[in-house]
Amino acid sequence: MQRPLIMALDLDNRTKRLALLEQFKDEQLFVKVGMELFYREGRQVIEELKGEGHQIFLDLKLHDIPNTVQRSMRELASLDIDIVNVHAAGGKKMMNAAVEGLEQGTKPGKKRPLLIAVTQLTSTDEETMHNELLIHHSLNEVVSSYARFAKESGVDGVVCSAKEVPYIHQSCGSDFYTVCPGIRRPEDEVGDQKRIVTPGKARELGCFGIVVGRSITNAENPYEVYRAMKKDWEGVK
Ligand SMILES: O=C(O)c1cc(=O)[nH]c(=O)n1[C@@H]1O[C@H](COP(=O)(O)O)[C@@H](O)[C@H]1O
Repeated sequence: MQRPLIMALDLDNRTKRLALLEQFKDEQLFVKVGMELFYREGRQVIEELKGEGHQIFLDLKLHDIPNTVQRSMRELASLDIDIVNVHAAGGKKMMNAAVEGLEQGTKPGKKRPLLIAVTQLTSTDEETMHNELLIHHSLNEVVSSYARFAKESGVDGVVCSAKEVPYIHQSCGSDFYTVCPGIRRPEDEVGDQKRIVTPGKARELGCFGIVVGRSITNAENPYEVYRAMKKDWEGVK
């Protein structure tokens, strides 16, 4: 898998999704289907996007008891998806159950989807983590420890801010996947994100992949912004 720029299709209706993708006609994209889209369109949207040749990160952030996560992952594995995720906060047993579910649900001869674990949401800053989640370590420590727990559970990588990638490489090695949302150019609206980084800086920090939503999808010309961010991500002048 090449180091992808994953476009988050966080759009509130099918017409908008089709209109957006229409602008990317000949591009083979890596798209992210989140809760908003999956809850509305279900399995069909995955089949449609695959049919159009796109790679898919299904972002449902499972976080439940191990048995439920295992059985749910078994179901999700029957979809033609490339990446799926859980919350690392569910613990090692839950993450391991997720891996088992995916393995059980992957059809013979098919590749099991990669599983990545969300460490701390990029909309959380250290102050919120201390005061509202009552986790009293540094953000870098929490993220790199959760990444290590994920690796020990058989998970393939993590979702984190690009800022934490060097710490994760230290705790888990540089071949452990790091997928990084919270990507913004200096001119972009930050919105609810707290730990933000530009695409170029994310590359320098060693992220495996980046996730970009509103900077592209809310732009007047999404394709132009996508191309510009991709160039920055790939270090093309
Ligand atoms: O798992 C994710 O994809 C995710 C984890 C995280 O910590 N932060 C985060 O923003 N995301 C997702 O990444 C996307 C970021 O969107 P924008 O902030 O619009 O670029 C959204 O679809 C989020 O659901």
